[in-house]
Amino acid sequence: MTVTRASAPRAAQAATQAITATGLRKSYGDKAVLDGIDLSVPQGTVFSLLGPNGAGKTTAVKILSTLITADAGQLSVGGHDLAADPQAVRAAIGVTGQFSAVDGLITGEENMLLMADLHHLSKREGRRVAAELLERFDLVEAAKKPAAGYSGGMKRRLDIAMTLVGGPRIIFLDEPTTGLDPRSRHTMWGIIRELVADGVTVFLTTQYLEEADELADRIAVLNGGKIAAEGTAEELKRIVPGGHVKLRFTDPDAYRAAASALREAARDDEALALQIPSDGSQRELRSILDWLDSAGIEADELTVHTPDLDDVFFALTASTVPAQNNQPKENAR
Ligand SMILES: Nc1ncnc2c1ncn2[C@@H]1O[C@H](COP(=O)(O)OP(=O)(O)OP(=O)(O)O)[C@@H](O)[C@H]1O
Repeated sequence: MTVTRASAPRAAQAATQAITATGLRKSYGDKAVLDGIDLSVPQGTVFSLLGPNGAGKTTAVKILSTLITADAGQLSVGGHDLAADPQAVRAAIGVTGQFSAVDGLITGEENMLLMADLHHLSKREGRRVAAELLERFDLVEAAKKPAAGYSGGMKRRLDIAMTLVGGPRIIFLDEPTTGLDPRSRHTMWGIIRELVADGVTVFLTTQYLEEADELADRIAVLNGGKIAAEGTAEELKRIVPGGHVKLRFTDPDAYRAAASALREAARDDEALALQIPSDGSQRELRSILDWLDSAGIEADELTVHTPDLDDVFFALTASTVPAQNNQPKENAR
């Protein structure tokens, strides 16, 4: 199921692609981890690859960042063909993997200077870039302490700062906030937004739907080796049915009157609640409220359920996700 962006502005459609993959395949033994996937990521945008554990997200990142080779596919990163010129791709990208590149035995500053050396920066330039990034990532105070003592959030910030030493225009972030507390996660989101504001392209894998919803311009859901759906968060939410308005009553007479008049509503006689299929739009809400007013019926509570990315994710990856997570979200308005 692919959602196309019918209403995308012409300029966005014509945007230069930072990453493209056509027919990307990778198998381990007889398991097709990536079974012919197509991706394209416009420059200066955030693309999020979502998928359950083992879906192949890290495999995709490893291939696109030249760490492992694909079995088949036309791949281009930063305008360079991956098979023909992996060196040029490596020079254009930064990668922060699930397992930190930070050396805990040396200080944060020393980690940064090591990266500067790897990028062949002069001592002076290396110190300048390290100082600037340590400042930007709020690590100045900790800079002279061994990184082993850093919190998870600090280590992750240092990791990204190290990735940025070479000034990459495309960065791959493989589950950058896994295991971080909510505050550190929000800090990381701010960092990613700043990168994108500077024109950097971010290829992000995550298991947090909220993260993709917050950050990504486009999202692809990887499942069973294929892209199960692709689009903006809003487009993806539209592909799952289930939007509805719920009316709750405390007065049984009001409930019965509403239930007999609203024939399309699903009844919950025990809870005195009615569920009316709705896209949650202002127009539909107004018509429900107008109808209640004109019938002289007062509901005690009105809630709107709009499908969220969780619903999309669970609908698309249903067989691989525990059922207890598959709870609809209700947004009171
Ligand atoms: N080197 C390897 N040899 C054999 N199988 C592998 C290898 N690397 C990955 N796999 C398998 O490929 C599949 C995809 O793994 P991958 O790490 O890409 O998934 P993922 O979506 O990143 O998962 P997670 O969210 O758990 O990190 C898994 O079934 C994994 O066991």
